[in-house]
Amino acid sequence: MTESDLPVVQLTPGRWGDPAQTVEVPEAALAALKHLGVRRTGVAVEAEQVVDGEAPGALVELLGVEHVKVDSDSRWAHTRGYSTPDLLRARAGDRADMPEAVLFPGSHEDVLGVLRVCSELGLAVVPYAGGTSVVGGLAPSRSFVAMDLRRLDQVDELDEISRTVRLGAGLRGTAAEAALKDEGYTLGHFPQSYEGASIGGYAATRSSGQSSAGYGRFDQMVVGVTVATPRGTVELGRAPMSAAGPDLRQLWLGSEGALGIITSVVVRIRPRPVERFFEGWRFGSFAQGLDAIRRLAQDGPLPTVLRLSDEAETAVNLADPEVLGGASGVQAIVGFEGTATAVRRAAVAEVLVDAGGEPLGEEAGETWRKGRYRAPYLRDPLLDEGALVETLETAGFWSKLPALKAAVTDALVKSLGDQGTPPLVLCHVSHVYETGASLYFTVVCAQAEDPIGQWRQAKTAASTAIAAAGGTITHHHGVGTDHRDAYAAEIGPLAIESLQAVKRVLDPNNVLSPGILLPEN
Ligand SMILES: Cc1cc2nc3c(=O)[nH]c(=O)nc-3n(C[C@H](O)[C@H](O)[C@H](O)COP(=O)(O)OP(=O)(O)OC[C@H]3O[C@@H](n4cnc5c(N)ncnc54)[C@H](O)[C@@H]3O)c2cc1C
Repeated sequence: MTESDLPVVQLTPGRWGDPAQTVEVPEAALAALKHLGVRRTGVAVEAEQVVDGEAPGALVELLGVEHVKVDSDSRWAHTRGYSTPDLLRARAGDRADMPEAVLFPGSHEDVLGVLRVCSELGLAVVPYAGGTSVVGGLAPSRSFVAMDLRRLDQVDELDEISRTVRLGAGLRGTAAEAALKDEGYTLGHFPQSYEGASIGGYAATRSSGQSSAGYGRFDQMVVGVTVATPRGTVELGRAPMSAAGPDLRQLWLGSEGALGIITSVVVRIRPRPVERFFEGWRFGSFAQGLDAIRRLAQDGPLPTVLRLSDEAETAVNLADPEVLGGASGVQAIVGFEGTATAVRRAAVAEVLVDAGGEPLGEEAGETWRKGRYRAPYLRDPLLDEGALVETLETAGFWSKLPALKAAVTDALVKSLGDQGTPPLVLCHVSHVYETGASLYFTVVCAQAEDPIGQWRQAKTAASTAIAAAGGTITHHHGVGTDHRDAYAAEIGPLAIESLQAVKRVLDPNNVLSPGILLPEN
């Protein structure tokens, strides 16, 4: 089974993934959690009842009554995203951040019409693609309507000579892969949220998938964008590269709804791989492994998937330490897709052996491949058990990476330790570049009485450490509301003012996702 065979999953509020695919916490993990002081804290609360919302008549007239939902179930299903605080709020029955209505436009012209009406009425509007935001990207600063883009699901303008295709913003990643498979192509974008996320969300957040070493980040795949704004349409990308001024496509990639609604993108595609091969490698330490993957990133050759777990993550991931041949150390996963993978594989192996790596064989690689979308399913049962589980990520230059990792880990350990809930902090690298890489942290500890406040404190400490150690506040999750202030501090007041000025031109009545990405001015 490959990604193009995975079904489109209907996410439900407050729990990740396909409701039919539950996961139980392994006994060994439950025992380990007890050492962290994790205890069941109570039962989920039923959400308070709410009355139906209201939608302005002009929107109903524009889209038709069947495409404007005001019932509480539809509104609840479009409330916030899937960060751990989002899940905890949903479990606590917190109905704040619900949209007043959910709109389902069916075309670019519909989106333009909605934005025109919303702008006239001063009504805030937030685009909703797959709804998998983990940074508060769907909870603006004031009452709003959600614009669910699922009807914008076209796959057209396939150009087999240039290897590009136009994809609608509301097309789920899974549906895009299934459609491309029929034509013999793949996008190659597989984030861990692949079962839920959509094309527009990938573009609007600069998403990065697990095969980024081979296929690149999503923003590197986009060659054209079509954007609807309250002032009209912007269409960019008449050539793959251009020297005609700054590349304005980049203004909307990562803009998270604040500067317009991306209604479709033209993306680069590649032929479906005829071969796929995944294998594990062992290194004596994270430092040694980091050196090895840096050599691949800088001097090549690059595999399609390249990830390196630190000591803590390796120990947690490997239920059977014999996978490492009984030795200590860390595990790396290396994957190859395409044609003639054996040649690349041999060349990569040569570099890894030279850097001190030991091959662990295909089983380790296949175990990772088969479980790659299962890990997020563990978060809900862990929360049920009274554990606090959350992730955060950053990126930095190679020379700064070890200090960045240490600073973030120390900040999390100190903050959560001071709160009486010492954590386990796991880390891996899964996106590499010639000049640096991302660091992805998973944090597990006991839930305190106020787990949302507990995490906020720890996250603030981690964000402060990231800034001080020269990292970026996010490599691929985006800014949303959670990272808005850190982002403003990272790029500085003049850069923020410039973006706010652009927003004023495109969105004079400030209806596009207010408070998301940019501070309000
Ligand atoms: C379990 C889990 C695993 C994850 N793993 C990864 C991962 O591996 N890699 C990764 O990059 N991310 C990951 N994420 C984060 C998230 O999936 C990504 O940010 C994803 O790109 C969001 O896509 P979406 O379609 O769900 O967008 P949404 O959550 O619907 O929207 C995200 C933001 O973009 C805005 N937006 C949506 N569509 C548009 C549009 N058409 N035009 C303008 N703005 C728009 C929204 O208003 C919101 O602010 C993960 C999330 C979860 C819950």
